[in-house]
Amino acid sequence: MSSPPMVDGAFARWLADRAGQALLRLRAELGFADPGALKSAGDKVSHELIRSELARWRPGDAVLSEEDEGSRLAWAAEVSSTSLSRLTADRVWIIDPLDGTREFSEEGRADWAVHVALWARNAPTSHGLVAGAVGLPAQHRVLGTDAPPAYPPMRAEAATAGGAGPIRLAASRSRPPVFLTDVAAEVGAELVPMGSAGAKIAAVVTGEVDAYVHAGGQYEWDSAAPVAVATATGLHASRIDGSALKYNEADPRLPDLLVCRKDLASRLLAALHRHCG
Ligand SMILES: Nc1ncnc2c1ncn2[C@@H]1O[C@H](COP(=O)(O)O)[C@@H](OP(=O)(O)O)[C@H]1O
Ligand SMILES: [Mg+2]
Repeated sequence: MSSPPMVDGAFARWLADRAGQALLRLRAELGFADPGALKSAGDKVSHELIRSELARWRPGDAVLSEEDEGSRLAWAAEVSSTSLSRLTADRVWIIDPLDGTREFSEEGRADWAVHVALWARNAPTSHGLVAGAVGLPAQHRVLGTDAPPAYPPMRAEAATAGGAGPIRLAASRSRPPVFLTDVAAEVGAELVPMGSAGAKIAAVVTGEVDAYVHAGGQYEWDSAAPVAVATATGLHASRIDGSALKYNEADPRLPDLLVCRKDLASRLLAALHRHCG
């Protein structure tokens, strides 16, 4: 096998693509009769593939993966300092081997993703992410910071009808924030239920929707790679109170976020402030 790309962004794309191909093969092999077994196998196959490629090709870097044992612990408080390697490392890969696990196990759905992001201590950005790729295997595409997609065009109906039409607001199909219908009503938005944080942020990146709002719980790996791509594209990404998203924190919980076109950010943040502030 030839070596993967040396440059981190292209390497992240390569890795997300390989894991995505393995997940597509697994779906074809196992079928959908036992969704629980398919979910567990998907998490495991992708995690092990990514872990072993990182160990082989980036052995000096630390890794934070959703599927690592103890990944959800607030490390500084709950475990001994021997487990803190990522907190002193200069480079940390933040991985969600299979985001939208539920949708992965449902036949016909394409809203699931593989997330590969790289956080660096000396990054010039507030979120610290210097490379990332979001594999969307069932959509036959990988979005990456190595070749960030162009800023999303205004939707066709806005250009032809002379008006913007309702804002299309993506939200979790299984756990949408409780306040979201109020926020949507205030800004005249239409809710678009979808699985996977990666698939929803990818939909903002490509202009299929205008924004994604989440609250109520999530972890760094759910958003790191897609946020790296969204910000490389020039989109707005922040917590729902407008503050910066931070990665490789001692506590990996990152419960809420807003990703949207820049022109919508202040309007959406104001509405979010009124309904959940
Ligand atoms: N309230 C919550 N608490 C913890 N994680 C949540 C959450 N709501 C959503 N998530 C996680 O965010 C990802 C996207 O969720 P959704 O598809 O509902 O939008 C999923 O990741 P995984 O599929 O990797 O577990 C899901 O587990
Ligand atoms: Mg996830």
